[in-house]
Amino acid sequence: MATDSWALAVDKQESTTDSVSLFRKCFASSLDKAAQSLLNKMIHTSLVNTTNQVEVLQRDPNSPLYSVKTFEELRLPQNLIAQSQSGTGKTAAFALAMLSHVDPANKWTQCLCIAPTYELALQTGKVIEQMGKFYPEVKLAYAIRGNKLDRETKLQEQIVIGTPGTVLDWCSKLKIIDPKKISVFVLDEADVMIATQGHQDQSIRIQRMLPNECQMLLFSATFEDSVWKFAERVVPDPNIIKLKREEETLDTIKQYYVLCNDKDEKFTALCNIYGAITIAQAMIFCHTRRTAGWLSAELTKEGHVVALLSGEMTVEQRAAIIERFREGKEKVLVTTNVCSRGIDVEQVSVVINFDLPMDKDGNADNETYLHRIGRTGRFGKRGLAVNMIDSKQSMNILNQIEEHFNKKINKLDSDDLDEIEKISN
Ligand SMILES: Nc1ncnc2c1ncn2[C@@H]1O[C@H](COP(=O)(O)OP(=O)(O)OP(=O)(O)O)[C@@H](O)[C@H]1O
Repeated sequence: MATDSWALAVDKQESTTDSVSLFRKCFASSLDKAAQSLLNKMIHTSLVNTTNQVEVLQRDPNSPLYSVKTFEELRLPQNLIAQSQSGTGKTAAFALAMLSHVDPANKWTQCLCIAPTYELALQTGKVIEQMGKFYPEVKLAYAIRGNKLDRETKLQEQIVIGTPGTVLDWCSKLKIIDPKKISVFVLDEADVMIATQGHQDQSIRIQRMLPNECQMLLFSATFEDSVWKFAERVVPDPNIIKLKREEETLDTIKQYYVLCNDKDEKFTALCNIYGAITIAQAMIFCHTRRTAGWLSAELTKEGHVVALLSGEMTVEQRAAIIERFREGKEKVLVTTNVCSRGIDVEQVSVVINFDLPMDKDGNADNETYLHRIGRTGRFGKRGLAVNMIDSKQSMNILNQIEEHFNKKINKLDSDDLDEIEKISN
């Protein structure tokens, strides 16, 4: 629509249907400017205030977003790349977007959502089911390993959540989903879905099968710069919600480090922390399966009820372990990076980086760090993150992380039980 006709349409609409403008018009004649301004402020106090400043950027400076007056004019069915801190409710945002989009009368898949792991796909599916329970005509299917369907079965579920490999199979090899009928495509943990070292191949192959007008929604708490640029290239004309670097970390998560000499000292420090504070549930991240195995055995010897989760387990085993942890059957989860993203367990009050996250070149993996510590401090809760430093290299990584997020991480004396107790208050 040309700008003129769009503006005209807005004016026309304002004069007829917009209740706020109607309200203003009724009073304008009898109020002076100061009173009108006060009135405007009062009208706007009902909007939710956010403490986080988000930059809403747009590709097209003529976009109606600059001066829209109604939700319709926002043209919400537009592509979106959105960043928001861990635990702030991205899942609910895209679950609602899908639920409000589908036409339940149409018995075919209309919304497709892909997540990087089996566990996350399950968790997200549960959220969609929960939010959709008052909309029972809308059905959901899980495109995950183990969910076997016959070739050419035509799926009737309007929403499909899955992992990229199975979704790709269902769309191409098995032809269970007709990709040409998809009108909303969601990528959860979008950065890892489109990064070269992530699931890029499969995600792009799925995207290529979708119709051009299909809406794309990308969500994550982190987007490395290069991935962000790539996202802007593959998503046509996106609306962008981007956090400033210093806003990426949540202030509700307190971050510390402890200095140790070796693995055994790290273990002692960990036990001291456990002895000094009440920990509802904790997640402990290790670099290798071997360390994770060793640590869980040592913690068990100390009397802790520990779950161990690492990459060599079958996906079903992993999902079962997370479910038990979510139910509180085990209080400590020792894991590798397989569990760093998205897993939402409200009771996790402490995250320990027994080993700091690093990339294959030995540099800080800032994105993984943020996702790991984000397993605590969910939706406004307080959380504690403790980093174990036992070498020059791990100190270096910590410094890189501090620099990257422009956030100081304070030292904690793990022998000083009083001090540890204080930080948990
Ligand atoms: N409006 C809301 N009111 C209360 N709780 C909410 C609301 N929205 C989401 N939550 C809860 O907040 C928690 C975190 O939400 P969610 O898992 O969607 O976060 P996220 O932004 O996807 O995090 P991550 O980046 O770690 O994946 C969930 O337990 C969810 O139920």
